[in-house]
Amino acid sequence: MYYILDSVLDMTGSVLAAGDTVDTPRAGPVIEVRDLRMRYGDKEVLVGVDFTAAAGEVVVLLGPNGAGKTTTIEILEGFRVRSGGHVLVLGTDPADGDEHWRSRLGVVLQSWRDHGKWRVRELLAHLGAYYKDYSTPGRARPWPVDELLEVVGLTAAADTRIARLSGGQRRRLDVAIGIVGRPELLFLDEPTVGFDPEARREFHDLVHRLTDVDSTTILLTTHDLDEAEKLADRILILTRGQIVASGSADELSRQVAGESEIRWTCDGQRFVHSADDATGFVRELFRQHGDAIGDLEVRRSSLEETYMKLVRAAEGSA
Ligand SMILES: Nc1ncnc2c1ncn2[C@@H]1O[C@H](COP(=O)(O)OP(=O)(O)OP(=O)(O)O)[C@@H](O)[C@H]1O
Repeated sequence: MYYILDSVLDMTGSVLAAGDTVDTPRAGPVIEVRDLRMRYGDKEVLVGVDFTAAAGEVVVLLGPNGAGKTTTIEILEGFRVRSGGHVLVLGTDPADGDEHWRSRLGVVLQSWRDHGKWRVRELLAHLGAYYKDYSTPGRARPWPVDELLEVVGLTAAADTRIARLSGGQRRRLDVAIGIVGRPELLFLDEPTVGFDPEARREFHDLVHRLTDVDSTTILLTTHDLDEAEKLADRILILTRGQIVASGSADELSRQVAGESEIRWTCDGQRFVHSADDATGFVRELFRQHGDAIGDLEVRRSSLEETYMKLVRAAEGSA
């Protein structure tokens, strides 16, 4: 997902120019989507998407290229007008979202290329100032710059010009810009593309901190299944314009009629077997061989195997 950065600045400026300052505590879901439909010309991209996200939940949207993940996120952000269906984000229809509503959302864009001559601290302080009017007793806005720099791991780069940041630092800056207003709901569209493993791990820690410290609700898309498994409270699989599965990685693997792989040794020999009922199989194994069993391992389908099965089944090619 790419945005023209001028429009981001416009959005930031216009969004935060004025407004009332009371955040409504949320009793219901933070995101509520029912029968969401989207058509580009005569091409139907979303044909009835349904899901909700609760406060503080990390929901990961998975799906093949072109499944409609970015389209869904852009509709929820209020950047795209849907063709049909019911959508509420923080209790408001994004099509009617005002500046105060926008001030409660965070969007991480790909990627902040403007303002190359500005220094990191300077840009964050500048953008953060727009959120001041939206501070509430429960949520002081913006995030104090030094704390924010610390949270995203950019303290050492605080006085570096943006044009001189490495790819990983730039992405952290993107995240910092997305959360400077301490959003209640954060949208992350493929946030770790181009990250090295260390930057990716740091980013995952950051996501956990945001949910722990700030109870931020997060909707994230990724093609990285390890990332989905590490971060998600709930995974949604979108394919052919519909959510075809929803649950934790474990719950999804249970939904797929899959076999577990059991490995063991017995009297110095190695064995491997696949079974639907791993527990029953292992019970029987011990009943027959008792103490002679060693090095027992039971492996459930990986998220990748589960994902592939669910997508293929939905696409009718399983
Ligand atoms: N502005 C547009 N006009 C016409 N078609 C579009 C437009 N934006 C997206 N599409 C089409 O809608 C479908 C869904 O695109 P979208 O970007 O939402 O998918 P995605 O799941 O985010 O894909 P990816 O994983 O590749 O980022 C694709 O077939 C895409 O070509």
